[in-house]
Amino acid sequence: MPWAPYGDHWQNLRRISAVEILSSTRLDSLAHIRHHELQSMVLRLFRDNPDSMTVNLRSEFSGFMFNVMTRMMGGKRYYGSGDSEEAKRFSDVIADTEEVISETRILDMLPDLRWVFAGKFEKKFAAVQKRRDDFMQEWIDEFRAGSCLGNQENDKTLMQVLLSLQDADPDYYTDEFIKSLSQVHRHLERKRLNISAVDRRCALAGAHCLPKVYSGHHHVVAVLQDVPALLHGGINTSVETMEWAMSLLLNNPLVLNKAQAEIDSVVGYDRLVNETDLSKLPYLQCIIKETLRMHPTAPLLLPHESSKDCVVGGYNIPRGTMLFVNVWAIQNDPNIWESPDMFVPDRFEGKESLTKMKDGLIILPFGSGRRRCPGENLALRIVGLALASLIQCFDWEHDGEGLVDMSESGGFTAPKAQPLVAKYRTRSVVAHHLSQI
Ligand code: HEM
Repeated sequence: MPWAPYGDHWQNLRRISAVEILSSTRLDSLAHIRHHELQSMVLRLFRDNPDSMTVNLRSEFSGFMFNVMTRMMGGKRYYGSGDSEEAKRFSDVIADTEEVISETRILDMLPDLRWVFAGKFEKKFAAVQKRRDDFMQEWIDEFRAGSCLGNQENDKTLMQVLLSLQDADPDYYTDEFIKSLSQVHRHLERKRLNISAVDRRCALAGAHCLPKVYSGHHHVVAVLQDVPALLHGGINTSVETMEWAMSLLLNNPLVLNKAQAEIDSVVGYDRLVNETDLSKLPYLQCIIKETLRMHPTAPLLLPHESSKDCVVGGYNIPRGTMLFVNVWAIQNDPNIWESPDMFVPDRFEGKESLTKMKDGLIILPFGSGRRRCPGENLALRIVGLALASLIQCFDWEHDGEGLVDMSESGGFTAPKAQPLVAKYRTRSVVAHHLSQI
């Protein structure tokens, strides 16, 4: 089969990631990885903690999330398994890629600067891309040599699934195709935004929504558009959400106590919470929704492009215009939300999923439509499991005077400016169970 055009290629990658790695069936079959990683984090905190300790939760969440993703994708566990050279190379490549992504987005926001910096930036981008490429090729070669973990049929990592597809159709599922699933792509096609959906959101939100849809004309030359693929899409967004949620809980101990009481009554003290418990923890779900409302980790989503001329809230938008949807402003709009700057998980009580919100409330931290985040299901499982486990096993408080500093740092995503450092103490009611694991 000839190489597909880029648009089809990306659609196909998206379909494969949706079906093969992010579908509910696949996520269920890989639940043991998430459970194992979570248990490792909890036990590490427990064993390090004879009485009361402080912990940098950002680095705990990052290590946990990296291991979950690299194990699900490639059967690799880098964090907590000694400081291997491979782990260091991996984390350097990821960090450099993050930097390049941020720079691309700054250039997207300030298009005139592209003409000044495009050449220099392109070189840097190509160098990082090459390092990522080499790294992924090593993964593929290792799998071919059969030296990676996880060979059960029902326990297949994404890499194994892709290599099986390659066996069946080697001309289409080339190594390049496989590597691109976990790569950052450079391409000249903007995401096609379903304008009628934006129109509908604007209509729902009323005229005040308009300044929340920004536009900037699309310059084809020198536009470096990246798409965060699985590793990038998944790790930082989830880590930032966990960190915001724990910070909000430390600043709101009554909410934290209520969540702990819910977990105690559903799970008890003789086992650790697991993913199947999450649907029975509605208050925890409200906490996650309220966190994503106040701190969506992609506050402007990803850049989209109008596929035809259209009118959004009375503004003429020509075909090919880059559009940003300011989700943060929509989700924190005082015309829609009562006291939007207050952390009130109870406002979501009785409201089901994020997609089924009614009453004129608009919340879309995972985007909307065809290009909605394909990792939402995984993210909600991971964030829910991590928060529930930490709340079940430990008592938490802020390490320092007053409230946790909630300032955001700059950039395209909106992480906390300062990593969250918290004090914790193992709960006596679960200590016995933890000591038996
Ligand atoms: C709390 C965690 C997460 C949040 C808040 C989040 C949010 C988002 C948002 C807002 C978008 C852009 C949607 C748009 O522009 O319409 C997106 C895209 C994406 N996300 Fe997530 N995400 C999260 C976790 C994950 C996870 C765990 C994965 C995968 C393992 C993932 C994979 C992706 C991918 C591949 C895209 C690009 C989709 C496309 O371009 O078609 N995300 N995410």
